[in-house]
Amino acid sequence: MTHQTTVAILGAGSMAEALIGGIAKTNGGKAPHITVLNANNRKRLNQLHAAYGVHAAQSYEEAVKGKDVIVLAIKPHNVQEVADSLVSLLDPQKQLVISVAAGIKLETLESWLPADTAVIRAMPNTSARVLASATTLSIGTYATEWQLAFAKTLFSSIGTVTVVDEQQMDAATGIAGSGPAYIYYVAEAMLNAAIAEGLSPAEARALINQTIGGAAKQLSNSSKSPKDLYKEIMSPNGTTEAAIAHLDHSSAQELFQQAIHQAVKRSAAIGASFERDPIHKHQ
Ligand SMILES: NC(=O)C1=CN([C@@H]2O[C@H](COP(=O)(O)OP(=O)(O)OC[C@H]3O[C@@H](n4cnc5c(N)ncnc54)[C@H](OP(=O)(O)O)[C@@H]3O)[C@@H](O)[C@H]2O)C=CC1
Ligand SMILES: O=C(O)[C@@H]1CCC=N1
Repeated sequence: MTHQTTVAILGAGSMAEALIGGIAKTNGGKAPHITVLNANNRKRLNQLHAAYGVHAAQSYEEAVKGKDVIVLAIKPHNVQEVADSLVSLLDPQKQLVISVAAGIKLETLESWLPADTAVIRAMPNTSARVLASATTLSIGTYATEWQLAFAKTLFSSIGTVTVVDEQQMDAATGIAGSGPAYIYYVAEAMLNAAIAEGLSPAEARALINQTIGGAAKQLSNSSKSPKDLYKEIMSPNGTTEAAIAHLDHSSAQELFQQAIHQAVKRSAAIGASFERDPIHKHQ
């Protein structure tokens, strides 16, 4: 019998559920090999148990003991306190820690965890829930190629995986970690516009879903640039030209690029604010 890799997820919020939901989908809807723990919200753990068959732990010890992989799916400002709680529980010879926390660097994570702990940094997105995450991974000092291969397999079950140098993680976070939000933001603008122009919310939602899904498919299937693709829709003096002219006049593209730059900068700033403190390094 082959050993089913056991996974503890610390944190039970949006990202944890996206991961659990995606992994469960690849396993007949249930993920009994996943144990989940949060801080206070027991009701939330019970919901996840009911929905996906995950085991809801009562303590860090119960959550992480004997697990092959521990995923930190908590906010960046909670990572150090959780790492502190794990120090006496982790076995660096056997266990891999994967952090999905935005910004927090591998070196910082390694300094908070027991010496020689294998750490991998991951940046998935909430499209994991529909097996369509665009995840980036960076490998820490002590993680083995085998552990990286395992992380690739884990995140491949919920979408695509790209291994990047850690220096590229802030950019990947601004583009792909936050990325779905930009599309939902545009969808919201389209929805509000559609309703203002007289469509019913249900009609509008259906049209917008199909339009965004179709455009995403075209982007994936075509070798044409995004510009070529929108130019194809623009008849001279037509409707699309009228809309794009208005967007260009308002520098909407520049605004979008600046917005993404803000996300990338924020990821770097989060990382810098938790920069490794040598006094706290565990030996
Ligand atoms: N949301 C996203 O799209 C993405 C998020 N990320 C990263 O994932 C991480 C989680 O984000 P997200 O899921 O959105 O956050 P949420 O706020 O939705 O969830 C945070 C979770 O952490 C739990 N928690 C807080 N403190 C502790 C603790 N000491 N021990 C155990 N659990 C704790 C909370 O429990 P309780 O409710 O009981 O307080 C809650 O379940 C962040 O670091 C973020 O940067 C990465 C990629 C995309
Ligand atoms: O907004 C955030 O901080 C998280 C990280 C990437 C996506 N959401």
